[in-house]
Amino acid sequence: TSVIVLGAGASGIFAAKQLKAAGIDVTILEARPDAIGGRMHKVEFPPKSGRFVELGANWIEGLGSNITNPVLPLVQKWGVNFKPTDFTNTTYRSASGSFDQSVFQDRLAAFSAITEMTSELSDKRMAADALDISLRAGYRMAGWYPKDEIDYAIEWNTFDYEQAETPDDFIMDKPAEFGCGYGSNCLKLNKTVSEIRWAVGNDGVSALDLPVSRQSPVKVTCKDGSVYTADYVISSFSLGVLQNVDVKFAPTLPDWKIQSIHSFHMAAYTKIFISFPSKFWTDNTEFIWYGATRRGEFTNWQVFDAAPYKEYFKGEHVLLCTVTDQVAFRIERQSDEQTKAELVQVLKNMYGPKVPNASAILVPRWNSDPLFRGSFTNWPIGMIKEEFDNLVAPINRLWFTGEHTSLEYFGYVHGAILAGTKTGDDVVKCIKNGCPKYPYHPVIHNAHGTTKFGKGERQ
Ligand SMILES: Cc1cc2nc3c(=O)[nH]c(=O)nc-3n(C[C@H](O)[C@H](O)[C@H](O)COP(=O)(O)OP(=O)(O)OC[C@H]3O[C@@H](n4cnc5c(N)ncnc54)[C@H](O)[C@@H]3O)c2cc1C
Repeated sequence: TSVIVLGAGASGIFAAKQLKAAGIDVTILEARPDAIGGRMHKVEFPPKSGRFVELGANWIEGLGSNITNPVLPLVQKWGVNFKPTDFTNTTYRSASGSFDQSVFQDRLAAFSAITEMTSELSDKRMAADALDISLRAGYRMAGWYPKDEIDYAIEWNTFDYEQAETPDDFIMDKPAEFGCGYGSNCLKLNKTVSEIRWAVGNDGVSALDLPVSRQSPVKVTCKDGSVYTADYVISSFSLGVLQNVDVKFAPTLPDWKIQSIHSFHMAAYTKIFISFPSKFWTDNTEFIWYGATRRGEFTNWQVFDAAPYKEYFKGEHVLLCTVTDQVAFRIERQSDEQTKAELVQVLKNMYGPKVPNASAILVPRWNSDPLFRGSFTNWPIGMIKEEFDNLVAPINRLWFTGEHTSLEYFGYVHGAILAGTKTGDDVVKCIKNGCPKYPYHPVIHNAHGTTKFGKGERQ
């Protein structure tokens, strides 16, 4: 029995690892010509400096909690150098330059108390199995009414900076968080999949209703014309890729699957790296928070020649500015020169007119890249478990994995690793002992019976 795994990101690699360990013939098809790792991707910056920055994932989350993040043993095994981030080591600067840091610290403490209250409220609501509400509603119920740039900077840096969406669009009752040489010949790089024929009967007709045993193998076609067949296929493509038309599924996926794919959010999170010929900023904190006049426009700056990256970036003057959501989309659409000019202007607002011109800028475009179409998944407000079941459920010989298929840790590398491991294990069971049952729901019924309004019935 053979299995094709589509994509060599964290989830695809871990699914393949389980299959290979069980003695199953597995092939991974990956579009990139020279790299595995998907949304974990390093690039040299500044150019020709011998230093590397991570365009995608760079944090191992929740190391202080009592659950082990599966990334940690890997990092330890391979001796990867990593440093803790101190998110409180920050300076606040307003659009007109410096700011009284004690006022900033007081406001930050007030917001910490609000998030504490919101979290208690969320615990109570989850215990009562209450229908979720937006985090914005939760903040207001806890007494948070942001009134000026400093409040918005605190809110953005505490929330949007992690989740890439605003509290208005985000659920208050988020599922669990962590406390807060793959060998070779079965990995095929430079293989951009264009079509997946996943249900074909022996006579060539659609076999949606046939038992798996009476179907032909799955057929995967790549852009270079090569064709691969196997008994099973596991898609590890991102939710963003599934939401677009870069890959064709033949026959078309069933309506319940399509609906679930389009019902979840693919967030936009963009890390802009910018380097300067000299250091002009006077703050020595790890972060600088900017009191932007337009919410989220250049609110968070991470300083690479401050601790803990100081040694690695010695002699370089690099800042990392993160943007999310609509600002990230806007930045992707415009030229890097325009973005550079906008960032330099904000730095001049903070540090005066002597800010030099930037020597280099690096703007990743995760949202328009056809291999990703976004950064990571979030659950929209009002989402229900049945829709998630439909997102994950395999159909005949076609299986789905990826960070978006992790119920507890979607959006993260550890979510991708745990999801890939589970999918790999389940396909092994399917081949060796009979397929595990995955629930799915052809129609998700309205539980409250209130949405079918006729004319004049709204009152
Ligand atoms: C900017 C950014 C910051 C992040 N920060 C963090 C963080 O700090 N910590 C954390 O835990 N997580 C973070 N994440 C999320 C994390 O990177 C992802 O959740 C995780 O890497 C997803 O892994 P995956 O295997 O599900 O998908 P992917 O990594 O997307 O893997 C899918 C693979 O499929 C390939 N592919 C796509 N289309 C095709 C095709 N047509 N043919 C062949 N191959 C194809 C892709 O090239 C890719 O290799 C971040 C993500 C981004 C973008």
